[in-house]
Amino acid sequence: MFESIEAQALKESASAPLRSEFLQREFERLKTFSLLIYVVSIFMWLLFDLIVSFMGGQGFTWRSMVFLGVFGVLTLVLGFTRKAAHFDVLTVLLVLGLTVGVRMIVDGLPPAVHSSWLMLAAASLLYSVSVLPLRRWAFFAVQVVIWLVLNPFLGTSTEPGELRGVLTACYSVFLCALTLYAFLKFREARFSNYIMSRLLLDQAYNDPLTQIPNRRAFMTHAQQRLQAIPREYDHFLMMIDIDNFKKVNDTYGHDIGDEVLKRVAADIKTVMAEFDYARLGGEEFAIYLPAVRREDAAGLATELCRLVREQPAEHPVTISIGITRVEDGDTLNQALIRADSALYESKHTGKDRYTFHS
Ligand SMILES: Nc1nc2c(ncn2[C@@H]2O[C@H](COP(=O)(O)OP(=O)(O)OP(=O)(O)O)[C@@H](O)[C@H]2O)c(=O)[nH]1
Repeated sequence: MFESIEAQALKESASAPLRSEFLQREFERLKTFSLLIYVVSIFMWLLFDLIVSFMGGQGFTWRSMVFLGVFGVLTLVLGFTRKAAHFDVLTVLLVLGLTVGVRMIVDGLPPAVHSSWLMLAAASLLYSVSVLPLRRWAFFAVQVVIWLVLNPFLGTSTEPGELRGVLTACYSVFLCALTLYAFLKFREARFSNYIMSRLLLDQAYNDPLTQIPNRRAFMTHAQQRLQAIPREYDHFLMMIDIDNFKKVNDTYGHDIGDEVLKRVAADIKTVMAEFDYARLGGEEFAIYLPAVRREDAAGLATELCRLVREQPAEHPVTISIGITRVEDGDTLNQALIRADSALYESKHTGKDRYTFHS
């Protein structure tokens, strides 16, 4: 049961924009790790070059310095890279540089060992790159570059028909398939986790009926705003309640009541777009207004009452609003209690109005 719900949720949510968002988040999360992979790969390349240069008697030439310079620049660029798409290009370039570098070093070794070292380099690079947060095209491009430049049959004494050649070919295919499969599988698993945690957060912090934030989201956000001290401007808290809502339910039924709730939530969203708003429960809503003047709060309340009242709807309603200034040292609950008592005042002086707590 759970598995089929999960599969359905994944199917419905796995859109292209969400995939790009996931890749961007993955890149941001794994950027330091990616830098580490870059540095370790370059270090391994340098170690190989130094061993072959000094123990192998080839000498450490200016070419090695050029390669090191290019790798250093690419690593530095990664440090400043913010977009996942740029990281893909950077990685393909680094792999191209590393493979060409390896090929040049290997060419200086005795021909009998060429293909073994090329295979070893290809395996190390493929494993390292398969753990990076790359897009599919970039990983495929890396595979192509590696098998083109480090091809163990190209420019070596290994023949495809010989025993060594057959073994090399089998291992190449195995390596290619294994890294490709691991890359795609892990990527898919991480994507599923991402979607599931997003859905979970969405349900925990959003009201399913009105699709606006719920009480939990409001308490979290408003608490953060309330704690921002010193305050440059005043903060206000509004509580909103639909007038005679029980009558709407009793007369037209709960479905119409739900439609009214959605409509009022949409009006709140329109007028209060730049503030933290939420459905607290039932037909009650709250809004936290940081850095506004008293007249701004009054203007917004007037505008919201008007919009709800004049909404061309089959079942028109009005709302009442209670407003309080958030004092220094207030807890959120204290401010909510004062806004609620101002709301009570609005209800008892005729409804369809706002009242400031005095
Ligand atoms: N349709 C619907 N009704 C709800 C929901 N949550 C709470 N209610 C109803 O909201 C109504 C709240 O009514 P009351 O609190 O008595 O207030 P009222 O009729 O709005 O009267 P005043 O507040 O004095 O204007 C009750 O009938 C609840 O059943 C919901 O999610 N959907």
